[in-house]
Amino acid sequence: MAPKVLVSDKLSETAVQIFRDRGIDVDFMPELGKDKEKLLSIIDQYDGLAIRSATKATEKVIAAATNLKVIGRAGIGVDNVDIPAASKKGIIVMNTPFGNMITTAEHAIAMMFAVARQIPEASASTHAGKWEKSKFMGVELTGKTLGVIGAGNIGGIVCERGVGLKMKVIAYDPFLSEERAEKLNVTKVELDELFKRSDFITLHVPATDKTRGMISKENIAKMKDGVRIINCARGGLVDEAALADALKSGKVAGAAFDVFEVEPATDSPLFNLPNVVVTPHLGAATTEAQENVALQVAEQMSDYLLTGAVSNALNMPSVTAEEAKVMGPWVKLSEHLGAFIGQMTDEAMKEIQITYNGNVSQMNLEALNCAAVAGIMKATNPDVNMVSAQVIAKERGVKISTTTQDKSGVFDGYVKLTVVTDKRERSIAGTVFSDGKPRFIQIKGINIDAEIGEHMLYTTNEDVPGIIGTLGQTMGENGVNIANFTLGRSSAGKGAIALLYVDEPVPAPVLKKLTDTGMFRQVKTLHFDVA
Ligand SMILES: NC(=O)C1=CN([C@@H]2O[C@H](COP(=O)(O)OP(=O)(O)OC[C@H]3O[C@@H](n4cnc5c(N)ncnc54)[C@H](O)[C@@H]3O)[C@@H](O)[C@H]2O)C=CC1
Ligand SMILES: O=C(O)CCC(=O)C(=O)O
Repeated sequence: MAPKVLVSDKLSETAVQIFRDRGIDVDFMPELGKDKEKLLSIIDQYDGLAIRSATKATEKVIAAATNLKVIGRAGIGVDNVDIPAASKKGIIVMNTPFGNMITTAEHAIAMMFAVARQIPEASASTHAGKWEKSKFMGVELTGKTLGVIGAGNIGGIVCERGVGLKMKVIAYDPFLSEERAEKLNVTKVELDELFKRSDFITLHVPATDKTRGMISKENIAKMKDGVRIINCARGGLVDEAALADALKSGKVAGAAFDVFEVEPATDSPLFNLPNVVVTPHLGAATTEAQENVALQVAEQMSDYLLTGAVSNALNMPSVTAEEAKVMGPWVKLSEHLGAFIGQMTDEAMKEIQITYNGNVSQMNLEALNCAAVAGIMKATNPDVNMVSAQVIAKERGVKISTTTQDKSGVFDGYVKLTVVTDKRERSIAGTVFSDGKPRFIQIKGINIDAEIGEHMLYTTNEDVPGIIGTLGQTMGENGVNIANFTLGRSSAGKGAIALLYVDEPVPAPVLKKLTDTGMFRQVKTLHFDVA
């Protein structure tokens, strides 16, 4: 059955067409962004949800979304999506980080011009037939200092445009390297220095615990008299009441805001103050940007739903379609290794160690980690997937560590998974043969070569005669067909293991018969998702 996607915000029709062209069933219901109850009542029908900012993908919506696999945000900010709730439920959240960045940077520049020359008020006055030529005295941008807070994708473009306007551009961003600052032609400064030196301050940071309220009463006091402030990033970065006071006192000469603490903003302390330019979150509102983000989100969501390729996900490493093809067998192997460990381990895990040896260590290890941990966690929670596994493991206090090694031994590459509990360490290693089939090659340090089947039987015993006969005879007498039989031992007369690939699960009475022989230390049926 074709995957089904709901578009619940005003996305360009391009998105709908792309979903259809890719063979995805799509319902275009932009009114649902404002109708929470309706969204809640139908969301369980969909594999994908495509949104802009009106739809709020809250914990409640996510809990009701029993089939949802991906939420695609046609835009950048994902503050309308409960990412931890989505991750825990195994839902990928992706955005389109580049599709509207130029448009938004241009809006910030337009807002800077508008506030420098009081264009909206002058326009309204002229429309009213007043011709107030002397009222609207502006300031030049050339030679002024532009302080950019947050020099990421949008802030970086604003820096370049500012330099192009012959402004002196300074930037504060803890993650801005000296090299990037040099490339952008800007001076990297600390925040207080930016406050002290800037004639215009423009914000381009996400809303986080660190950035919320960063333009506070105290910080406004550190700014140059007559500064102008532009916010086209997120509401809540600026204390609107404090800014309104500073505008009234003349400390701040003007402000231009596209985003507000509460949206849709029907009221704000900034409304109706002179020389405050406001727009209703229009940063991304150009034909070009809306085409870009609609196209990107539809392609990304289709790729994921149809091929498993992941791009621009906020809660999962990216995997290209090409990588998904090459890595497919290794992802499966990692899942199987995890499934073995998960099914064998009854006690609380403290640590998961993953070693990548040889050629596999060059692959996208984040994706393989997700698969291995998902394999482990599925043993106790079948709903876990590659997105949610690490979140759930970490929530349970399990430490995850990875090591890469150069090729050693006979295999071109292998993955080894070790789990540490209070009682013991348990490990298994596997590889992918040239036929693309994953194999187990070592359990508990004992070398084997085991094909992996849906149903398997694992036994441990002392290396004594009669084990193979007992296993074969018991299976035969009880009508369990053996597809493959693998044995291994640490050394003659010491610990030994057997892995049987059987055509159906070994029934409990048969397991009991084996245990009752007293020949086995451990008898365990295993299941692997080989589909
Ligand atoms: N008005 C609108 O319609 C739109 C608004 N946005 C918003 O614009 C903002 C910027 O977006 P992008 O440039 O795409 O994001 P980005 O992730 O490329 O850049 C954000 C930058 O902020 C920096 N940063 C993070 N914490 C910081 C802190 N405490 N102090 C200083 N810098 C800090 C990061 O290091 C990063 O370089 C976001 O809030 C986004 O939601 C994006 C698109 C449209
Ligand atoms: O979709 C929109 O209009 C808002 C864009 C935005 O804020 C974003 O992409 O972060």
